[in-house]
Amino acid sequence: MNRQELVHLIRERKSYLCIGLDTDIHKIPKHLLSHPDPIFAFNKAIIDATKDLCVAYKINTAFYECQGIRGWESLQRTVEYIPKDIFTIADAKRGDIGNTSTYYAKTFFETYGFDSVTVAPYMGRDSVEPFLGFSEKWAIVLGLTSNAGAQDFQLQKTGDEYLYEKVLKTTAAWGTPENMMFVVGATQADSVAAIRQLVPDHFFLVPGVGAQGGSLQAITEKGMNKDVGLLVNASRAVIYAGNDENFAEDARNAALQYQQEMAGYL
Ligand SMILES: O=C(O)c1cc(=O)[nH]c(=O)n1[C@@H]1O[C@H](COP(=O)(O)O)[C@@H](O)[C@H]1O
Repeated sequence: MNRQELVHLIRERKSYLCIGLDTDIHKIPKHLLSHPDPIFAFNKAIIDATKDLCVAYKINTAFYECQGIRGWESLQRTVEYIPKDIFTIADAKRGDIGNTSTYYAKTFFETYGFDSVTVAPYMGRDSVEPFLGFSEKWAIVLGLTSNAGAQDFQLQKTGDEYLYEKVLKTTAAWGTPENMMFVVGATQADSVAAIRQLVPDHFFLVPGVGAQGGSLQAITEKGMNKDVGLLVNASRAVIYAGNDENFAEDARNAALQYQQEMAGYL
C-alpha cells in the first residue's frame, strides 16, 4: 500500500488505529482451543469484529514463531485473511548484513505479502536499505521505543544530541516518507514534539497506549502532521478486552472507543 492510499483510508475511516494481533495461545478464550488452528480462529473473530474501525493490523511474529511450523501457518492464514485495503505490519524487528536483510525483506514482503516490517537499525545503512527497495512496501524503523530500556541507549547523549535523534536523522536520509516510518512509543509523549520537528513528514507507528499506559491524546497533539502521520497501535487493550464467548464483541467495543476518540481529533 502506498502513502496516498494509507492517508485516504485514515481520512475515510476517521481512524488511525492499528490493532496488534499479539495472539498468545495462553490468553485466548478456552473454548477456542478445540479448533484445529486456535490462533487463527481467534484472529479471524477479532478481524471480523474490528475491520471497519482500524486502518492497520500489526502481527507480532514472536507470538507465532514460538509455535514453530504451526505458528507460521497461523500467521500466513491471518495475513491472508486481513482485507486487502487494510495496512499490514510484520512486527519482526529484523536487520542484519545486507544479503541477510534482503531475505528478511523477501520473507515478509513477498512470501507473506505484508505491507511493512519493523526494522532495528543498529547494524546501520546496509542492514536497512534492503527493506527499502520494494515498491509500495515500508520499513518501520525503531526510533524511540516505549519500554523502560529506551533509557539504556536511545536516551543517552552522544555529543549534543540523544542517540535516538542521531538514529532518526541518519536513517531518514536512507529512505523517504513514502517507504519509511518510525516507531515512537506512546509512553514517550514528552519527546514527540521534538521528534516531529526532526522528521516532519514521516508516519510514526505508535505502540504503548492501553496496557503500557501511553496517552492517545498526548501523542496525537504532539505527533500529528498534515497527513495525520500516525498509526497508533493497541494490542492487549483491544484483543483481550474480554475473555469469554463474547470476546470479539468486547474487542470491537474497545476498538470503537479508540476510533471514536480518534475521529474527534481528525
Ligand atoms: O515495534 C513495536 O511495535 C513496539 C515498539 C515499542 O517501542 N514498544 C512496543 O510495545 N512495541 C510492540 O507493540 C505492541 C504493544 O502491545 P500492547 O502493550 O499490548 O498494546 C507489542 O507487540 C510490542 O512488541
